[in-house]
Amino acid sequence: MSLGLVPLPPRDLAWVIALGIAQALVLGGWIVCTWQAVDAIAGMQQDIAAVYPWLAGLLAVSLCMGGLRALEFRVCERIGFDAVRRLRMQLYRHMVGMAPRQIQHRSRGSLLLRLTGDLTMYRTLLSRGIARGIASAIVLVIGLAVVAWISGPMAVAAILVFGLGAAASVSQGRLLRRATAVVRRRRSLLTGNIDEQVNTLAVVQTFGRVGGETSRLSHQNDSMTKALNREAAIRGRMRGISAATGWAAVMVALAAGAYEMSEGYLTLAGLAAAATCVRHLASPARNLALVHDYWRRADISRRKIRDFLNSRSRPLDELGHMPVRVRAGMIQFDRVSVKGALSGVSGTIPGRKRVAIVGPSGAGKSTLLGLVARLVEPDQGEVLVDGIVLSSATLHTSTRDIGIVSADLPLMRGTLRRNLTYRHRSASDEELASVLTACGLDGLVGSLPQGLDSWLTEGGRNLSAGERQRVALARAMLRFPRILLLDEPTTNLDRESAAIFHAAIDRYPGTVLIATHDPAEVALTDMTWELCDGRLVRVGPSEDRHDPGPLRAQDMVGTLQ
Ligand SMILES: Nc1ncnc2c1ncn2[C@@H]1O[C@H](COP(=O)(O)OP(=O)(O)OP(=O)(O)O)[C@@H](O)[C@H]1O
Repeated sequence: MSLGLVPLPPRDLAWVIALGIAQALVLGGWIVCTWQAVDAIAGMQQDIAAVYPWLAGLLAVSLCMGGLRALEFRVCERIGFDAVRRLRMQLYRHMVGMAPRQIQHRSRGSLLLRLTGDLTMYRTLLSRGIARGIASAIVLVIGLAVVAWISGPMAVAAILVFGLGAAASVSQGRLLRRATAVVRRRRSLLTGNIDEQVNTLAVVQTFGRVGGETSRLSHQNDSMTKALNREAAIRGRMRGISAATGWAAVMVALAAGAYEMSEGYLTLAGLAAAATCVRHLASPARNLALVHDYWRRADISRRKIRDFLNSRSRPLDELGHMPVRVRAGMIQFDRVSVKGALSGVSGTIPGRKRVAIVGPSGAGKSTLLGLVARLVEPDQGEVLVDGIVLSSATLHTSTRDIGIVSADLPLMRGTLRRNLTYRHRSASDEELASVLTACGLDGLVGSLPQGLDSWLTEGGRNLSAGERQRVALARAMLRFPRILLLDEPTTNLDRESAAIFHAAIDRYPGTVLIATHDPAEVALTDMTWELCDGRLVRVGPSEDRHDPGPLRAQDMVGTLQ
């Protein structure tokens, strides 16, 4: 059975059905005990002791019903948790396959909502709506059949009232859907704003916008509360309708039963048994009415989750896609276009060459590097590495031999070692030491009290900009990938650190692409590609190229695998 986004395992479905049947059986026991107890009370002059066993039976049935309700709650909640656990991983796998630039187009608030609030909403629908609804429907159908067996008119009266209650509840559905949509929008705005404030607190403070931002957040907060209250009012109304329905059903059934009694078709015991049964059915009837409430509230969440899962994403290891092992490191661009950034770029970068990518701001330099690292997917054309079309390569392997440094790739929360070895978890201390030296990081690591085990906060914000940049360079250069992509790598470096880094690049044994505005970096390269307005306008030898001399083993510890 499908629950809209994930299938309900047959075992769980069997559990829910069994719980529904068990509750219906216990309800049957209640009817029998009530019937007999009332009969015994009616004839009490003869023997009062005859009442007690039935009262004891009612007590036992009540305890069983309590136990079954507790079990039902636990099982239904577990079903929701399990389904959402699977769905969360599905969403996550989809997200990690998306091109980072594609993610940047989405608001952070709505993205976070998808993985948190939307899933909670969907879980509630599964647990309290669908799973509990199935059990309740079974109890309701069997219970009403028993009432009909005792007294047809009482069953018809109860069905009528329950039906009217359900219709009234459904009539609120459209309002609830609209109110829920408003709550979602407001929540997404608020979450996105808070997330942005956390990340840009320095901007807010230094630009003197604390007051303005506070009043913006306060306004969003108030709007959110207003929307929540509006939604709560409608949900309250729906709950009121279902509570009133439960009581009204008993009253109307009693009236029908009383009429039947007056006609001599029903005994007092039968009336009492059927009336208390109808009373018991109020709870499953209410649960069924709430399915609609949960369904409506989760409607948008389900649609948004489905849309997200249907959006473009690259499977991490798709069958039929080939792995890429970079050898010479030759890169070809075949009529590559990226909307708003590049237009029909074609050209070949031979393996083991250093190429400067130059051009004015916004010319498409970072996008070109992003294509090779698969941070961006081409809208048209293909990028090939050593003859393999990247879009038909598994994502996992196509980036293994490609190192990149870019402002779009921040450091992560964790130790310095974790950051440096993020790609190569098994890197040895020697490999680490060689890359630290190449990036001028020996001094920094030596000065930190815990060395490589020092803790970095999100984005490495507890380091200076230059230190961060050097750690990012070392992270990209660990084990010297055959293709190294550098997007303005020395922007934040002092002259000395830049010189150390330039020396490492000068003798780098793989293909290097440097997007740069710095003539000193252009001078390190063999060729220059010049971009302008997303077009490749010039390819030629780099000016002022100097000869770095032969590569000595001690210059570069660690070899290409
Ligand atoms: N994350 C993004 N999402 C959408 N479009 C983007 C994104 N980043 C860049 N662009 C678009 O692509 C165009 C090229 O940007 P790109 O960053 O590649 O230029 P660049 O040459 O590296 O510029 P700079 O020298 O300023 O870094 C920009 O004009 C911009 O409109």
